[in-house]
Amino acid sequence: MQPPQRYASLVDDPDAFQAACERPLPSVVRVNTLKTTAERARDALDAQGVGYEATDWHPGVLKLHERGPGTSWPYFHGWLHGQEEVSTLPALALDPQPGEAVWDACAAPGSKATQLAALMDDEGVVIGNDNNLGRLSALRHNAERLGVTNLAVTNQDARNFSLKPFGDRTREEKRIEQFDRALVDAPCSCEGTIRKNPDAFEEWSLGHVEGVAGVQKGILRRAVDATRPGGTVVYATCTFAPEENEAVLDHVLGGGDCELRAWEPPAGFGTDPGVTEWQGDTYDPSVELAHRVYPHRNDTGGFFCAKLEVTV
Ligand SMILES: C[S@@+](CC[C@H](N)C(=O)[O-])C[C@H]1O[C@@H](n2cnc3c(N)ncnc32)[C@H](O)[C@@H]1O
Repeated sequence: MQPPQRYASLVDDPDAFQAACERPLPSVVRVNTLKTTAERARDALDAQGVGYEATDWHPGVLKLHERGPGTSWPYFHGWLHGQEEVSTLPALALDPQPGEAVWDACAAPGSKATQLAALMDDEGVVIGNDNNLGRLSALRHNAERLGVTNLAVTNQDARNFSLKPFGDRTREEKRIEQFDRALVDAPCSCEGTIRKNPDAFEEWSLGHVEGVAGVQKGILRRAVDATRPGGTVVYATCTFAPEENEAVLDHVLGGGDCELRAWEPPAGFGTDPGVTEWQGDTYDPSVELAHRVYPHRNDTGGFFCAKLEVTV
């Protein structure tokens, strides 16, 4: 069975789920706190006559009345970044601190990497990696416009990511042997992007879901291995398929060196728990701590987000 019907048994209201999947996605911007405050950004939009409303769960995430912020000066000067509402969740879950070493395993075009840098007050280092060189130029461009200076860019397959470029033994203070935190915003079948990409379901195949799940498992495994004990790893996708979400967590939990941790999005943003059974497979019960976001719940795209702690 194809999406969205494939997921009817997982959602509370299949009709509302399907109807939301068919509606266009609102245009949303994140305020870049490296350059301004939410209040000043809102004043600038008011002065420009750009209509918006603040989301009721985050003062720095604004829904625009018209499509696209790209021609307004607050956008041009890096006060705002066009970023889907749900896509702001993983960085909040990761909660990076100024001064830390943070790996963004699949970083291009940089919405979350630049949000991580802002949460770190541009202190410490964000290593933004992607295996797609073309997409890395968009990451660099976004980082420059948004005033991010603590970003190092790498172009590796995250499954075999090497810390060698950061292992200079002559500069002890600069050496990174393990990360404090890692974000895996994984490549996926993108089912949750249906509201902005109407072809998402037409291009769907179970073979693709299963193929990309293998890549996701490899990247998440590397993120756990590359993060220090006590460090945090966040796993996110923009898809509904349990094969790419809970099954990937279940696979990595099998290594015995990480555990799911509870994390709640800000009040006002509704989610559903991870599922522990799907089409005859059962998953580790702790995957219920993950968050599923269905489009009808908050009028957003679809999403999945889970927080892990590395224990060994
Ligand atoms: C969901 S997108 C990332 C979006 C990005 N985090 C952001 O917020 O702008 C997934 C990314 O994974 C990259 N990717 C796919 N396979 C990869 C691999 N094996 N290693 C590293 N990156 C990979 C893709 O090129 C793509 O840019």
